[in-house]
Amino acid sequence: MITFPNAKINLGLNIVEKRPDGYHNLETIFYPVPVEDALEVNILNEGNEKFRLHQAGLEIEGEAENNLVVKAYKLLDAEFNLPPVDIHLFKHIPSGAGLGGGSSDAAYMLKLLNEKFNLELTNETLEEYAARLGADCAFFIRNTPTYAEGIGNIFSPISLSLKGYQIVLVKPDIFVSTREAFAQIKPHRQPVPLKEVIKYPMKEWRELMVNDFEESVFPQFPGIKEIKEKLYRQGAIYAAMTGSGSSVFGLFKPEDTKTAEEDFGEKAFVYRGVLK
Ligand SMILES: C[C@](O)(CO)[C@H](O)COP(=O)(O)OP(=O)(O)OC[C@H]1O[C@@H](n2ccc(N)nc2=O)[C@H](O)[C@@H]1O
Ligand SMILES: Nc1ncnc2c1ncn2[C@@H]1O[C@H](COP(=O)(O)OP(=O)(O)OP(=O)(O)O)[C@@H](O)[C@H]1O
Repeated sequence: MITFPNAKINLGLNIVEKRPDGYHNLETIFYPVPVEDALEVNILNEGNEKFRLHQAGLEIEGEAENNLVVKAYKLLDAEFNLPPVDIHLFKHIPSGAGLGGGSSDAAYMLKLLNEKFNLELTNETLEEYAARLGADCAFFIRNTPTYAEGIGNIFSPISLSLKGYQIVLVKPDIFVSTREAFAQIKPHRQPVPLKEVIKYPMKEWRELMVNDFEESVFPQFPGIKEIKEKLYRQGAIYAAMTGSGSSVFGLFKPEDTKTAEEDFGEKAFVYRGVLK
């Protein structure tokens, strides 16, 4: 069975307070983006291992045991004693990019195992498992535009469709540590809450919709800020960093034909697509 875990962007990201457990409460809107990994799982009929992981495409740091798809398998295996599996993961979504690629792989692994082995878990239960694997993992279970609070795991649906808008996504060759980015933030509430901002026309978002990480990440990595400025010069209606970086996205009108012109350098990962 094969599935295609997609990436996300954050439309606005406000870090509102630090919690006693060291994590931060935030407010954000997750929107799915059609940049995809491929994840295939078959029953493993040879050897004694419970799983084998074969990776291709972009490299992922760390041991196979720490791969989030393996953690997702182990979580369900502990409960349901699953058959041994042969896992193939093709990485296309850059890691450490604010695109949630690892979280998406984990959530799609849970969904795939649920279907393949007829576990009959509801979306609510799958979201509970996903939340144990990463802060924003649970979003990818339903994978629809979502307003998120808490540590990024308390959801309410929003009626927002950007269907047909073009997206240019640029990930420079810069690594931003999520943990360090959070450590540099002074939590506060924005004057206009994100839930209100989203109701304004997209051209107003430039003034009102904020990713709080930009304030600390841009001075440290001016190259990331330059990408945002380039996207605006190119005609983006709205551009911002996603997550804690280092990717930046620009949203362009469906009819705009000039989005392919700017050069973001040889080492950058650039994706141009259309939102669903
Ligand atoms: C910034 C976002 O990308 C927004 O979508 C996510 O909240 C980050 O989610 P993530 O990469 O899955 O983060 P995790 O791997 O769970 O956490 C990495 C580190 O970020 C910090 N962290 C994360 C999420 C959160 N709400 N508060 C935090 O303070 C913690 O120090 C944690 O150890
Ligand atoms: N399947 C996986 N794909 C990518 N990274 C993985 C995976 N499994 C474990 N990881 C680890 O998780 C880390 C973060 O990966 P991920 O792609 O979720 O980061 P991100 O783009 O910063 O996402 P976020 O928006 O959640 O901050 C990587 O540095 C990697 O070591």
